Amino acid sequence: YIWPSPQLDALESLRFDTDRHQLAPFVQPCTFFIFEVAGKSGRSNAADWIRTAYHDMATHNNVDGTGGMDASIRFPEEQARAENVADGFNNTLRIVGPAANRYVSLADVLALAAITAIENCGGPSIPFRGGRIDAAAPNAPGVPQPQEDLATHTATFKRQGFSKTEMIGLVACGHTFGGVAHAPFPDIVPDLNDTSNTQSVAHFDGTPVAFDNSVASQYIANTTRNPLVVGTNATTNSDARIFGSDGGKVMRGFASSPALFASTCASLFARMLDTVPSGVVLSEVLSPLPAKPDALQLTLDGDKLLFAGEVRFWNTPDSSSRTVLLLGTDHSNHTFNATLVSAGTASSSSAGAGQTITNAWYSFDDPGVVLDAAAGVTRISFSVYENGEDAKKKTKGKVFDQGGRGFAVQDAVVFSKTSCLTKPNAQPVEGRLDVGVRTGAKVTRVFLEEEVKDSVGRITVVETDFPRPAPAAGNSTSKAYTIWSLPTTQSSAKHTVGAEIDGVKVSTGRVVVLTNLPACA
Ligand code: HEM
Repeated sequence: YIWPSPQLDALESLRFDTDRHQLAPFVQPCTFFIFEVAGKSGRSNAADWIRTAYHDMATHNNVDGTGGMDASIRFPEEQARAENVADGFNNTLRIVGPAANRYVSLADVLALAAITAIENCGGPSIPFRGGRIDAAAPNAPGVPQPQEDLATHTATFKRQGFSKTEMIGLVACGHTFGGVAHAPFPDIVPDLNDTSNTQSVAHFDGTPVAFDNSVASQYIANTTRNPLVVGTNATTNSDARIFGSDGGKVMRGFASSPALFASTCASLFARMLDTVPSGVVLSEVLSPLPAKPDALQLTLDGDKLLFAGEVRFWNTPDSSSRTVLLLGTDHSNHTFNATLVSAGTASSSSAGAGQTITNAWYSFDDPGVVLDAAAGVTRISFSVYENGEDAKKKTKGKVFDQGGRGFAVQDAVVFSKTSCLTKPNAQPVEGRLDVGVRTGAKVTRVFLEEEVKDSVGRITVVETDFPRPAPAAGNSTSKAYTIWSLPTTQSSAKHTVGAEIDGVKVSTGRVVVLTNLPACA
């Protein structure tokens, strides 16, 4: 896709900048279980997240198009059902829920959490599409339970869109993680009285926090201790019925080939996560952008514009002999450039199979590139010079410009440094937000944005309009920009500034923290 695209940019970040965002740290190490000491409870965040994604999807009905990955698992009504017994769903939502925002639905977060867990814990890289929509109400029940018979399970998976062979695969792929706990399933697992497994979890295979084919190889070798295969109560041995339903053919294939297991699971997991209610249109499969601007900020400072931000170069190790130039174009088609500073590297586990990718970050944020406000900036690109290439001669550098388009920068509506606190000592503080609106730009509205949850927990944006300044008010600090001001008070909500430019709504994306502003003169 072409940058900028606020939704795809946000999804791409959560998908690929795994070290910089909220999900991966909770599955590093894979034994991590936030509610107890890692490695002692028998449980893991990773297993909870994968089971949560399946149970959210498992309500899907491919005949009437209802259910699927839509975060309906967040409704207490769904969690109260016998088919959703145990606290894993609530645990998952508590950890990963805060990663949702106006661009990334909770359903997308649940899908990404499962992917992050699988990829980080030895699993294959899984194709990810974004754009899931959070349900407005609970779905019809439909998650399989261990006491149901094979015909019921086959019909349930068919309703979810999976054949009998795919059912065997998907259950094996899911049950390479975690196990069955005593508290929710006392009839399947006894109290194990084990201080290194305080929740008495009988694991599906010998490697419960790693993606591998041992769920299949131990089953085929008859050494499995999977409680849904060799449990003392035959009625609840659903994995035994499912794995044996084709005479063991699929499981034999998995047992003899870790690669087949990994590739089959990658495509089944992707299909599971892409199972959405009819009418929901998912994006293309996201790939990492080779160069991606991030957190761009323009600040009006009198007749100057301070331009700050960062850029990420995908799959690029650190190097002290690299020069990175920002190349910019202004409104008169003049160009400018600035040398960027290395902001270090970060790794991404999205390569799968326990591998990580190193990304190099470069910043231009202190004080930022100083531009003449009237000239402004319309687009940027980047030029990278490795070992000995001469940036000054502008030769040989590798250019990142999205196939000649450049990266478009919006300078029609920018934060103004004149923003200040009118009552710094009040509780809560009161301030005045000033925004510069570029002369000649077709700006019809400027508004403060606040992300709030609606009555069923979906994130929406509430907009508060800045009053349009009177033309003769004389409140313009420069010819290039006119100041629009909004008195506001600090609230706990995250505020950003948005505008309608040329009939299109855009957000500056910049988070305004009132308490960081200086007192008004
Ligand atoms: C007939 C189908 C299935 C049945 C009857 C079934 C049953 C169960 C049961 C009883 C548990 C124990 C839960 C607990 O103790 O909290 C469990 C755990 C789990 N299931 Fe399934 N399952 C099925 C299919 C799947 C599928 C398709 C996936 C994912 C693709 C999956 C992923 C998991 C995971 C990751 C756990 C471990 C949870 C943990 O340790 O916290 N299951 N399953």
